[in-house]
Amino acid sequence: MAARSASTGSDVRKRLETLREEIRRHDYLYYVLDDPEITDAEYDSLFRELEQLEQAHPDLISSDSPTQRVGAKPSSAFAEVRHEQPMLSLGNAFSEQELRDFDRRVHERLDVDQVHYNAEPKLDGLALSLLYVDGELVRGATRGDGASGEDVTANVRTVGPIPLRLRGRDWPRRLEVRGEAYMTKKAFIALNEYQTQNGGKQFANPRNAAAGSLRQLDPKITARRKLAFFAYGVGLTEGGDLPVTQSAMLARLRDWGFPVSPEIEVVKDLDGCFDYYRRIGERRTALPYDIDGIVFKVDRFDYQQQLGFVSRAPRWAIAYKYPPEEATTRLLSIEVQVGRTGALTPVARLEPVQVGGVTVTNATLHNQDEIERKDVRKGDTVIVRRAGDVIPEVLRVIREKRPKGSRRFKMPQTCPECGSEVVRPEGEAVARCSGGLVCPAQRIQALIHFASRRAMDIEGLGDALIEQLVSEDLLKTPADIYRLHEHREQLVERDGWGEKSVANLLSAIEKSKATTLPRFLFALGIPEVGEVTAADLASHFGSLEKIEQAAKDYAGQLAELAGMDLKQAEYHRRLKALELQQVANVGHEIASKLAGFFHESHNLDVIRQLREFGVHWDDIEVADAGDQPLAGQTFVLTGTLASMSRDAAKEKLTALGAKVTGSVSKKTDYVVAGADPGSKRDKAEALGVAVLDEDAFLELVTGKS
Ligand SMILES: NC(=O)c1ccc[n+]([C@@H]2O[C@H](COP(=O)([O-])OP(=O)(O)OC[C@H]3O[C@@H](n4cnc5c(N)ncnc54)[C@H](O)[C@@H]3O)[C@@H](O)[C@H]2O)c1
Ligand SMILES: [Zn+2]
Repeated sequence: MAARSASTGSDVRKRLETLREEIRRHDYLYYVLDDPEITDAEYDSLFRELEQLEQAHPDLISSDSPTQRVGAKPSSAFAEVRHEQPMLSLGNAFSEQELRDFDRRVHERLDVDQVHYNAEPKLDGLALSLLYVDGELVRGATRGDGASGEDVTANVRTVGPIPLRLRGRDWPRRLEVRGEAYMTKKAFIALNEYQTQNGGKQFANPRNAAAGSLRQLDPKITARRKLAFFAYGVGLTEGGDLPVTQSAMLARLRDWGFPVSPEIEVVKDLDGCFDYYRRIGERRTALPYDIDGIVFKVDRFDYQQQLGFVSRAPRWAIAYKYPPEEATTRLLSIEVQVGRTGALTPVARLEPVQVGGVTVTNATLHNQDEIERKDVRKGDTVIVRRAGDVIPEVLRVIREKRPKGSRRFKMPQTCPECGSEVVRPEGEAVARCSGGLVCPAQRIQALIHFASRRAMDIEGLGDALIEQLVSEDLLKTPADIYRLHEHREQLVERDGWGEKSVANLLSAIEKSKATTLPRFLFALGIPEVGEVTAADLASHFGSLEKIEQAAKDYAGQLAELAGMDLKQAEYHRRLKALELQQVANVGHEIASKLAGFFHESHNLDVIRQLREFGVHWDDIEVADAGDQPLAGQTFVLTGTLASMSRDAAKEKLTALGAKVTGSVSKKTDYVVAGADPGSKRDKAEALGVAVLDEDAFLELVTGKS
């Protein structure tokens, strides 16, 4: 028995030492470097374990234990400021019971029946002490280890919401205001974006960003960082008549020109505390700044005085924490999901972890760019965030814990669902499966769209029926619709069906075979190709073959341009000159979607089958090439025309059937040279291509001679 307790004793001692070591290390990372390695919740649970162990073994408490002090020693990069009144931390409550216990202790110690609390959101920033002498800001300091902090006066002066001079008159001669400097969620995102673009380090969260910004050696940097501030109390005061409650003090601070949280309320009892906690909790994700809990403070200052404080926190206040929105876990693998519209989304499979009150096993990684920016890899230890009802996401990687030999993630080149090519148009974040007509992930969406009224208009083939027929394996691609008659018997036997309804459906399907080119094109569900674009394409090209050809050409021409090492502007000019972009309202975005769709042979197979099953339409008469005076002629425009812009000239030429391209070759028929024509004209002459001056050009397009 004696032996056993001795060994337990040494175990406890060991655990205490490990915990203290660990916590000191995390304090240093958090308070000094502003670069934490673990989430606050994990830190809190280490801290809690230490507190509980010390409570059970009070004889083992040492004065240098993290439980006996606040924060960390100030950094030597700044002058030291001794706080005339210590800046304390706050006790925590993590459960209803702990808040009840707090309230009970307060009542017992004060021996009164009613205690009002001032309820304040606990902003996640860093505490500042601001000293005003004769109404003038003379010093700003961080909390540091509570006894002394860092002199950050020059930086504090750049923080817009902090008054340099107090308003009114009735302030004490010396006044120390305390409050929280913080960064809004918006400013935080903007800062990290700025850091990415300028190769700076990413901040883990708004708190670390705010702390890192205030603890800058160059105040100009602080000034750029858009810090905000809420005052929440006073420290030292000399002279003046001061309010006797926390709530009245805050009102006074507001009169003197300090921003004070608009959410603050006085609650009458414990129930009021719970109610306030719940109400703010519901709005937590919508607030413009991060909060990690509610601070309840005994409102009357005389009560506060009676209650006093323990080693690191006052007895008259408590921080009632919300469930953490972040947690650390391991990323088991990265899978790629294909959405109903063909968008590929990388998803992280995680070791199950509790976040925001639920178990999380998956988190979105958004897209390739995001994965690259965060450099997320299989096997990484990651921090996951889940705020409110938002989909959990991987926030960042803990690099220190990366296993050896890990590899960067690459998006697959073919769709994991159907094997079609994956395309990611230039300038877009989303990679897509191009197998719109065959991809199982896109199947239901594609079929619903295909059969819809404005597309193939198949009466009776609605959303619900399509979903059922897909689940019964009767439909995979739109072509299967025209094979449904082969399954007539199976259809008749379906619940609630009969000869009549099947006959109706099959006849609607039969009827849909006679369609129009614009409808058919629209029905294919090519991304970005709506009814209007489909109609424009149809009237420009006249037939599906020509559209298909132009789309395929576009992909080839694109590759060619990409290989030419052109200047941005020239590249875009040439891009615009490509045939497909001559169609009204078709720009690069739509053109590249068309190219992707028609490049995918799976899609072409389905179109071929549809036609074999009898889907048909009449080609459209395009103003016959022969009727157009400049049909088949290729023009290049160069130099400046006095009478019209280059775009207008191009429009005139295309209206007459000409093709306008960007570069001169042997195939060019005419070069139109305005003022300062440059090398194109020389090249035309070298190749023996006819050169028209502006007059000759005008004659040609206006038909006057
Ligand atoms: N992730 C890590 O590695 C790591 C390391 C150290 C500390 N931490 C985090 O920091 C916390 C401990 O830091 P702490 O000692 O600053 O305690 P705290 O942040 O839990 O509470 C005290 C602080 O709350 C702030 N506060 C916000 N609103 C307030 C209000 N209305 N009234 C009074 N104070 C208000 C003040 O800055 C005050 O100093 C831990 O709970 C942990 O979450 C994390
Ligand atoms: Zn696919």
